[in-house]
Amino acid sequence: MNAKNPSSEQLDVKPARSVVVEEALAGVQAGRRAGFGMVVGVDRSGHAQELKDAGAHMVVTDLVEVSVAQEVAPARRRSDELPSALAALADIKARMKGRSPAVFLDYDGTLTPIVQSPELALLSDDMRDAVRTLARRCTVVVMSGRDLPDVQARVGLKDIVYGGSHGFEIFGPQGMHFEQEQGGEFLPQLDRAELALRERLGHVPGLLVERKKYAIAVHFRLVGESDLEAVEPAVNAVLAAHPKLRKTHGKMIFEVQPDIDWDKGRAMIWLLGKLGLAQSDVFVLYLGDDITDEDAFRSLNAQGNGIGILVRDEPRDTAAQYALGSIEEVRRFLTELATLTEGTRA
Ligand SMILES: O=P(O)(O)OC[C@H]1O[C@H](O[C@H]2O[C@H](CO)[C@@H](O)[C@H](O)[C@H]2O)[C@H](O)[C@@H](O)[C@@H]1O
Repeated sequence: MNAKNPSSEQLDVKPARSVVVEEALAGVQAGRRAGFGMVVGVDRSGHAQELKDAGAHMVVTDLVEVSVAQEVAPARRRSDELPSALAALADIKARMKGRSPAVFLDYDGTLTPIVQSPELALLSDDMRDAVRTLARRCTVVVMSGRDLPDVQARVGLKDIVYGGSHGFEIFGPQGMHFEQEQGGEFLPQLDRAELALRERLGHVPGLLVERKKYAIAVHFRLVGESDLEAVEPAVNAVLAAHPKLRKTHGKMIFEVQPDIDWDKGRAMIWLLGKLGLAQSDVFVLYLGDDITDEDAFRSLNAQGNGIGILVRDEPRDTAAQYALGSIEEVRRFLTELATLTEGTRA
């Protein structure tokens, strides 16, 4: 569809669910202004960077590089513009039709409210019941940035799968236990980086260094304003001395992780394969609130096998397709989903 002559209205298709393919910078800009779900720039004269700068979501040199997986999902949208997953239950049910669900849940900010420090984030009995009921109907995975034993103890349900350290370690029923194959190489570096972080930042009032097996979270939620600006440079200095590690961001935390191509999205895809759920008759729903959950939302959009549902707070860009406004809405959604999915277990 050409952005300068958009015909999505004539076709009765919303721009947000349409793709624009454009060679010209002006066309790319027009496509973004018109709110198209994806703008593909075609670089036939070595101007890929300009196309990206003009707002192209992706740039190809030939259209043979583009294929449509199943349906076109919006690339990135503002979180406050997303439809409510509760209000859109009928729509979601229609999209799931004939497919069995597999449900991935983030922990902090999704199953429990964000609170002042990690140990205070406790799962309510009501939420545990909702997850337990859903897990009787379909595969449920709790995929967390927390350490695996920590998230397992907090959720406390036997018949579900758990991912810890952002999917570097996975544990499930019937003895399933996976550790990302390269992860072990990074443990000595993580140990040294943890020590260095504690040395540099241990004295900062309110700062907490939380070690997970395959990641270190540096929490600054309770750090006073006068100490705040020293935190990131200290983390950067530790990273400079440990080049195999990288820094990511979460809610009032910096995370130090192995610098490899592994994240919650990759872990989700691996797990779907391992569980025999990487099939066209499975529909994946991933609920999460944080930046690290965006990797999973993007994977689902790319593969066309499910939807991301953002538990939203501050407005931001997201690859999720629906949103929920609170932890209580998450509980209600999971309860409704359990009812919808009765008898559909994959
Ligand atoms: O992937 P998740 O399960 O969402 O874990 C992400 C991080 O969550 C925790 O930190 C966050 O929640 C805390 C409790 O509400 C809050 O105090 C903190 O500011 C948040 O960043 C957890 O402690 C981290 O290890 C996880 O990586």
